[in-house]
Amino acid sequence: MQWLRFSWIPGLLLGLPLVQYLPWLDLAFLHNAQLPFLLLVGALLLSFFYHSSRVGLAALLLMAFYGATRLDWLLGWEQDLPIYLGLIALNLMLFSCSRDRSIWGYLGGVWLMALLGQGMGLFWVQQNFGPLLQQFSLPHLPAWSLAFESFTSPLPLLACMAASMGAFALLILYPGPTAMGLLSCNLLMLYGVWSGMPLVPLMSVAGLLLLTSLLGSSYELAFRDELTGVKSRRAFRYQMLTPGWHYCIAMIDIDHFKKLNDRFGHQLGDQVLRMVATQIARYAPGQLFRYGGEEFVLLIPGRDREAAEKQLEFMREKIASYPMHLRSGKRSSGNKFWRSENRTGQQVKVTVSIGLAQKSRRLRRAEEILKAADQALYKAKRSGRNRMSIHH
Ligand SMILES: Nc1nc2c(ncn2[C@@H]2O[C@H](COP(=O)(O)OP(=O)(O)OP(=O)(O)O)[C@@H](O)[C@H]2O)c(=O)[nH]1
Repeated sequence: MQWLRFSWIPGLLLGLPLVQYLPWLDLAFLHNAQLPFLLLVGALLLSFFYHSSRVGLAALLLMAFYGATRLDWLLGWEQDLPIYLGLIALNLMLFSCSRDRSIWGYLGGVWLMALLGQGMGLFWVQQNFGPLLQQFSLPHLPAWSLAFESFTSPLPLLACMAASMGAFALLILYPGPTAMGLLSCNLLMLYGVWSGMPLVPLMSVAGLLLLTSLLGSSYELAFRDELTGVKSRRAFRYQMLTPGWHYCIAMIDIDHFKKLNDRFGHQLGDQVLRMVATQIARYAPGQLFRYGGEEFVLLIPGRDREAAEKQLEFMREKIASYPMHLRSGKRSSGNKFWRSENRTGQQVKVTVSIGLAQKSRRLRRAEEILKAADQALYKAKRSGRNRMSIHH
């Protein structure tokens, strides 16, 4: 369910129809014909800095199409708009399939050629046969296709729906702000085909969505730990400026992690870090941050230290009993090295030590409480590990 974290991006899309009912907000600016260019060029330029080929290609495609309509290169594009939007949606979905990289790489070149080929193909069809919708009109279709008469007009709608479903599946497989941004654009195309939304606001909103997905990427880069997906130390630093009135801080450290790394390799070490982060997020209270290395920190709101203690104990036991098994004794690359379900291989025992401190009259400042939690953690380590120690 990691993808839910990025639901604020399509939230923007859903929010727009509501915003238009606010009497003091005039959305007429979305109809300014220059706005899509500004937003899409902005998204394209930023995508270079972020090495986000997916956003770059999407911005380029939308800009090329919008530019072609402004220059009247596409005859009768108003009638053909649903077909173009269906095609754009399918391309956006295909962009989601690839990983982000520089647009100037080999794959970026292939995509650019494919887009150019599509554009030239469409131009050629238009010049030789007229607007696309005419190709679907009955006199041009063979007699047998009359049976499918009713299917010709919903074709763009079906293309957009298929593209949206594909983009959703890809978002679940590879969750991230870019995948969510592309899915939102697909949904926007679907809405455009379904409602007949004019092109200018449609392209403006698409540009906004692409820019928002890049903003989401920059938030992830700044405040998330890439390996475990939990909030980073920087996020913790900012959170500590306004920690709340009553809270506890728990420091959690994996025991003998160096030995684990040395014995089984860093790849297994990374998998252990991910497993521990997942278990803490699932069973422990409060907000979780990766403090650094094999150390995590929890900011637990409220006065009830005993309840926090119970939950932390439960989490510690869950980690200690987590079934991590090696598949074979040999080192190998990739995730095949171990599986938690395969109980035939050697078991890797992972335990954590915890230090807990609460805000009190003597411990008022966030740094003091953090230091106290760290001292408690040190005590837990010294007294044998795989246990919790509380600062009194
Ligand atoms: N695989 C992996 N290892 C890391 C990462 N960050 C830090 N480490 C390793 O974590 C280890 C930390 O070792 P120590 O600080 O000695 O702690 P420890 O072995 O857990 O010992 P105790 O805390 O006393 O139980 C070092 O070997 C680091 O290389 C990471 O992101 N991935």
